[in-house]
Amino acid sequence: MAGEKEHRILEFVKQNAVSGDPQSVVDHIDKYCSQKEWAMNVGDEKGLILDKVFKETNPSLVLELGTYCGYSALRIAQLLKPSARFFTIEINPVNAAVARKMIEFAGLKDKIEILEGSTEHIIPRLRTDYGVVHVDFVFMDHFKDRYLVDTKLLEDCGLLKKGSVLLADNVVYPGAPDFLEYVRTSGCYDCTNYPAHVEYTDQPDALEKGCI
Ligand SMILES: O=c1[nH]cnc2c(O)cc(-c3ccc(F)cc3)c(-c3ccc(F)cc3)c12
Ligand SMILES: [Mg+2]
Repeated sequence: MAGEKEHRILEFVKQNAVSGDPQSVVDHIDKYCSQKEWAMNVGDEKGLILDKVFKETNPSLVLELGTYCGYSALRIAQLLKPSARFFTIEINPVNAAVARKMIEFAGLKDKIEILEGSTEHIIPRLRTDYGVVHVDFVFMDHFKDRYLVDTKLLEDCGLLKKGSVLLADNVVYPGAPDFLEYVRTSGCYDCTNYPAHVEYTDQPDALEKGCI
């Protein structure tokens, strides 16, 4: 049944992590998913790269595509400046429900707005429904075949501006070749590749940063 593993991750966190301590929640998700059941959190190795790139950007408006259980949302929310706004989009209602409970347990529910639905439906409504003018930092970690189309959707909606940063997970494995080709050759992005591994494995992977 979809969502069983995600509920087991949440239960392990609730039984073992410190309520109100986001790092404890992040650490316990990593512990469970590296020792008990693999799951597609960005993980500790790539998470440190996410933290580094995020801190260099210091964004006011943050968008995540693909919440899953809330792991990367917690890493990001810990680094948000007080005035920043953070939206994360999740298409799977079971994942969104687990993420809400995970984030509430960590004590960060006031920092993170989970938008349940498709990026295709929500991105064009960010300005009208949520008052978003520009996005400073986008973490892409959803369906790999949506990376390019959602990048172009963000561009077409006028949500990206000079200084906006895209950071994409899994550009090596499972891979997002059309997205990589576009950001590296369009002339609009200054790209950096961060080699790493698929979370909790020794399978090569990477993050790609594209700065406008
Ligand atoms: O889908 C993903 N979204 C966001 N991040 C992901 C990630 O970090 C890793 C993987 C992943 C899964 C299995 C594997 F052997 C290697 C990598 C996936 C993924 C890919 C295809 C799938 F069919 C289901 C999961 C995702
Ligand atoms: Mg990923």
